[in-house]
Amino acid sequence: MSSVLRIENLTVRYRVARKEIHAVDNVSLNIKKGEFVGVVGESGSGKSTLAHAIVRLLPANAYIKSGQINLLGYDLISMSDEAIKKIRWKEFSIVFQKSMNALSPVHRVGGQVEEAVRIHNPEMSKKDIKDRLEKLLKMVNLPNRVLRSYPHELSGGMMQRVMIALSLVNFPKFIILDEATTALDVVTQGQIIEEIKQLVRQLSLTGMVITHDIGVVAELCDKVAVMYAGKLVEYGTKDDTIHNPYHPYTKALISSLPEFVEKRGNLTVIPGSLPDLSQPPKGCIFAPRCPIAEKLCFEKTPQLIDVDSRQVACFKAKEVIA
Ligand SMILES: Nc1ncnc2c1ncn2[C@@H]1O[C@H](COP(=O)(O)OP(=O)(O)OP(=O)(O)O)[C@@H](O)[C@H]1O
Repeated sequence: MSSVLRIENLTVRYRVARKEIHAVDNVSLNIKKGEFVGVVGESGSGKSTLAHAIVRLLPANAYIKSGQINLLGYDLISMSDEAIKKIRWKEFSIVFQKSMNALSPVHRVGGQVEEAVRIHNPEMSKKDIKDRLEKLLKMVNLPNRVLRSYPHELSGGMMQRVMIALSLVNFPKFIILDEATTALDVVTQGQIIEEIKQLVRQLSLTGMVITHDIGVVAELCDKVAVMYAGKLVEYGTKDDTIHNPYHPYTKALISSLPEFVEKRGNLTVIPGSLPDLSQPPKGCIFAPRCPIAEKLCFEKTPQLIDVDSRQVACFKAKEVIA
């Protein structure tokens, strides 16, 4: 399978006062055509920073220190802002948790989304834009009348569906869903995930799903990338990673989730907290919280290496397996 997204040794930092936050540190990740990859990890692990770096929407105090991002053959790091603007929403899209905040409350939804489509497709007629929007709205189970509504007249689920439809209006090949269903109730979330699954199939999408919710990964993704404190610590198929984790952090993360612990009695919390990312510790970043860390782990940084059919950054991965 050909590669759609190839990230190599990506390092992203934020400048805050006199400090530098090591938000994404030396991350390499390869997503092949047709794959949907879930990026998981506790709050502050760098998931959103990674997503924003890919689509080149990092805030002003962030900078890409090093690395490569190749998406669909585009070298995203060296491209100018102007060049990126031409392909964002056409070749790739992103849907945020509160994408709907992007819409003005005083104008009808239809006019605003039509305008967004027209910017990228000046050659398209009004009728063609309307037809395309209506087709996509149907795919996310929305009636055409939402186009005549004002944003406040729509529920959170309806607005998120509008934004998903809008993100797909130019038929991009790659999509990032950044906590796109997080703020919704469980029923609506389940419906939207089902709709996204259909869209992925019908539009042959490749993508990345940033989420706190392993349940979303279980429903939507083929592979899982586990991040901890800016590092990618494990990357493998969904079944391998969720049901048979090799990295002690993945193991701890899964054991802290009620939906994946059969007997509630085994539910555990991960002791300690994320390190200070302005001064990351030497050695393995997880070592201070790791139940099986030994001297080497506090001295040397483990690289992401192939172990069986997945990648793991841990000197003791084999012991976790045993
Ligand atoms: N604009 C910013 N300025 C400074 N530091 C930031 C900024 N955005 C994020 N960070 C820091 O970068 C690190 C990674 O944050 P990021 O939001 O990427 O993690 P995350 O895994 O997406 O977390 P969450 O799940 O809570 O969204 C954290 O230490 C965070 O505090």
